[in-house]
Amino acid sequence: MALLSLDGVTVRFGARAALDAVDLDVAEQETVCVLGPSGSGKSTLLRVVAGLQHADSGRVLLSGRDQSDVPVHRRGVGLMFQDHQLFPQRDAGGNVAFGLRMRGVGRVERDRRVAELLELVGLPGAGRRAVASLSGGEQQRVALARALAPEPRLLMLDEPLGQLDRGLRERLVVELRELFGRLGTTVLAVTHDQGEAFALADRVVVMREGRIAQTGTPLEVWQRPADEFVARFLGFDNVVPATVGGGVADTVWGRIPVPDGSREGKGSVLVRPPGVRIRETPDGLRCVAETCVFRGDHVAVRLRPPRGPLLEAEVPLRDAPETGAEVTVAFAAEEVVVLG
Ligand SMILES: Nc1ncnc2c1ncn2[C@@H]1O[C@H](COP(=O)(O)OP(=O)(O)OP(=O)(O)O)[C@@H](O)[C@H]1O
Repeated sequence: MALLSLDGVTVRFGARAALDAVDLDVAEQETVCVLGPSGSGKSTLLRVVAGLQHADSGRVLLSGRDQSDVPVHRRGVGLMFQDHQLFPQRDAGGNVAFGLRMRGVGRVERDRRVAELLELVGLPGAGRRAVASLSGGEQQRVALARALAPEPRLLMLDEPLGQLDRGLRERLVVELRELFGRLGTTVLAVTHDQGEAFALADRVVVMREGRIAQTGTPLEVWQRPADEFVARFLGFDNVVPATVGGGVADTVWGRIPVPDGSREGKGSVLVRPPGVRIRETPDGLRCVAETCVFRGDHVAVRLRPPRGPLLEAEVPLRDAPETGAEVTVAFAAEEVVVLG
């Protein structure tokens, strides 16, 4: 049985549905990341699960039990918000101890748990440190330890690393994943950062205007975005209208080979940048290399074709053209996705 189930949950603000008949299951020990643009309903989803927001229709179930009459503090869910809201007047240990104190855990046991949790989040011995003396990343860890302290059956994170700089975020996300795996925590996290979601999640849920646009493992969503919205949200810009049939897509960029078994008919296709190959072929698409940006292990090349939108190619360093050069492009079917 799923630990968390949303069954047709709708939340309206005036005429607008912030959540529109959302169905979602989160399994025991699974980490699910909800991803989507601003205003797509991510925070509302967390709030309705926590009991901070009333659902206009549908049900929220935890371990199969309808939560509609269960108040926030009895749901057994932990929440950690973006601005982590530590109590500034308490030291790090006092912050972590808060939930334990509320639950009447005795002092000795409390001190032991606080030390253990601070150790777990990589801040051993930091119990006496004033909140103001901690860096952003350290505060984030204290907030995490505080959320974990009451051993919630479901931990919910809202933009957990939102305010930290990129390097720190990338490090912490790996630590979090490792930590959740070790503890067997069930996690529902919300982020607008796809890199963070893909690094943290067993499964990602992409939201659009209160609905789930796609759900799948990070690899599934990355390899096969369900539609143009998801593809563009993931940062793929090589999307054009197409008519697909007989193993090719007819597009403004010419005929593009598609993988076997692709859906036929009118729609659109995505060509992932590594599938835009710069090579001399007689029937290739002639383009001008407008910009070339060095990206470490490859070069991102923006190409202007004779018609249609710009094309982005990802080419090995040795194949990078000169800016302004005329090149010929061929498409690799394995990097083409026919979108729904
Ligand atoms: N209390 C509220 N009153 C009225 N409208 C609200 C309220 N809370 C959220 N909304 C609206 O519901 C929609 C979804 O908001 P929500 O905060 O869930 O989006 P989000 O995906 O978390 O966005 P962000 O990434 O910007 O935090 C938005 O259109 C928002 O304006």
